[in-house]
Amino acid sequence: MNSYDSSSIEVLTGLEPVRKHPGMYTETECPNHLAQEVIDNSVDEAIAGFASKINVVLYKNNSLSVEDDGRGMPVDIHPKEGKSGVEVILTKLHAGGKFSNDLYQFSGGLHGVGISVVNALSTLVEIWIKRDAKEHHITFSNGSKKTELKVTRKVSKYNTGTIVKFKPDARFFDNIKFSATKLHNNLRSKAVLCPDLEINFYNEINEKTDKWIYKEGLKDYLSKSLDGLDCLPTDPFVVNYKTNEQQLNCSVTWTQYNTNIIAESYVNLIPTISGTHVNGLRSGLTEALKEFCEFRNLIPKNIKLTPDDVWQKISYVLSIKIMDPQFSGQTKKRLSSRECASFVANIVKDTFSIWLNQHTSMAKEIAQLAIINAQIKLKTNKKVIRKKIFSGPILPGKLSDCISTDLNQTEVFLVEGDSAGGSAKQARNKEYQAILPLRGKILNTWEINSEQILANKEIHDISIAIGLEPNSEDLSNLRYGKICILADADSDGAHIATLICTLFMKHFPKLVQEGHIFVAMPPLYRIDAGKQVYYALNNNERDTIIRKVKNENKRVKIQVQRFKGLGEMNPSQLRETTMLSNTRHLIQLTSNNPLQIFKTMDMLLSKKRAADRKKWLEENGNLDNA
Ligand SMILES: Nc1ncnc2c1ncn2[C@@H]1O[C@H](COP(=O)(O)OP(=O)(O)OP(=O)(O)O)[C@@H](O)[C@H]1O
Repeated sequence: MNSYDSSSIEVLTGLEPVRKHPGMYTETECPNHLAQEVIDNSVDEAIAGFASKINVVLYKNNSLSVEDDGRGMPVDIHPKEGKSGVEVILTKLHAGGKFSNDLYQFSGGLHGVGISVVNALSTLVEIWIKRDAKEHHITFSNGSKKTELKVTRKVSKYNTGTIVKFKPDARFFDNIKFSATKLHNNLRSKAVLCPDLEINFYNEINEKTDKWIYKEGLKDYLSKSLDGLDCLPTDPFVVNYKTNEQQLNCSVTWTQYNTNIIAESYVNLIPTISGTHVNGLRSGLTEALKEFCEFRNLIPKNIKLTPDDVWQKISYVLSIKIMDPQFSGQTKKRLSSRECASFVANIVKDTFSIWLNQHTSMAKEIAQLAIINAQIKLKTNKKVIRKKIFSGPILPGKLSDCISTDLNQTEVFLVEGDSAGGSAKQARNKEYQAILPLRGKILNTWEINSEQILANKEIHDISIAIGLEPNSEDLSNLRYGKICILADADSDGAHIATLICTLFMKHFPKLVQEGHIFVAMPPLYRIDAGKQVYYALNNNERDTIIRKVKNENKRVKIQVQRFKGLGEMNPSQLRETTMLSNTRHLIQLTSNNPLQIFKTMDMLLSKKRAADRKKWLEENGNLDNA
């Protein structure tokens, strides 16, 4: 046995700890958080009043560069370390200029870790610094210095700034590609939150350029983002508060949907989705609204307004700037500074109270919205006690369950129609594939509260079969790893698939976020060419196959069969084309750009938007080439 003494205690130095446990310092799904670290440094220069422009380029080879016109990283020799400032910054953890508030008053950076993490997890980092009338250049590779700092050219004394270009190392990330959508949204939000800062983003992959300068800030942003949706108030309620020590900017409105379509919050421009600042906003709004209602006797006797009732349909953007924010962890997803809750709550309560009393008719509508939420909650609470639907595993009668319970394997197919359900039952692999046939079009649940959808039998069955209640955050009772929607390949089938997707997007969003929902793509055509059989998903694919076959052999006899529905395929065809994992087409439902998805779905499904739908169909009707 190895002896266990002091010599077995390892001390990790330099950037080793980051390379050993990257997950402690960054998000390892994709390198976007690294991009954020570099961008945040440039933004910190802008908040401090030294930079006015940031240029970001995403290159085809998956490197990223961030350029600012700030002061430039220090290049002189560090008095204690005996190396240039930039080298210390890049190679030492906890080296930074933001520990005191002298150089940067409000800054997103505070740990002195960010760019060292980028360096530790990149195969190459190149830095250009313009400072003191010279441009300097230094490079690093896998966390170590590769080339010395040297002066490359002379520049004007006023031309200052930093360019950081890095290529993340694939070994540390599940997916090495940057998400351009996330990057885009992140950059846009920085521009929103820092009025007058110009941000340019060039994506070399799709050759698209974006440029943002917001003069008006948050209010503008929220109403533009919600453009086309019914909001209350139409012009968002806005708070702008500023002292030398802290700033609060926030913009709030309510929509008729029971999800927070826009829920963005920032601390010193860092996206910090939860924590004491958000809690403060929640309680400030609730207290003001409650007071308003009590004063006017608006609340029915048996009802008590809770923050949840006020929060349910809200959309907001909240930005605070404070000195010394305390975050939990380097990814800064949660703010833990305690004094922030009361700071935000007090300011929001006071301003919202004044607003409510100045806009009484809109204020009463907002109050009504919250009261209805409270009433629905009361009703469903009663119903749950009576029915206790999830007390036992009484699965729906028409579900043909599978044997395995291993979520890595199991799949349930929600199949349109009993006859297709019958074929699917014969075609499936009983071990891990379950079938739940659905009758016809399920209810359009877009504008229905999650608490009420279980009254519909088909939806109740789906909910029981998958083992989850609507809006569950906790997926531990999920019964299948993949939930596959299987409808005919025609437009009617597409309608049914859309309705089922709506159900999951709206009422089981966690399942979509975690990638459990799939749409199966059954073929529309079978093409027999001599003894060969091909399947085509649509007209285009059919034509390509026919062309190819004819090119190879002119005399071959070609027969094309159009499937009218899934029920028309025999079980072996259905198995081969739609259910067998190595030959089928499954499309995963994702929620990368939730606001855009939400708006499109609203246009497609909202009762009030028939006119928008007609216009869309006129413009895009030929997308359905089946
Ligand atoms: N673009 C830049 N312009 C000027 N100085 C910079 C720039 N980028 C980084 N720095 C300097 O390098 C220091 C270290 O940056 P680093 O990203 O490692 O940590 P941080 O921003 O201080 O804190 P955090 O770890 O929370 O991001 C900063 O504090 C700042 O002094």
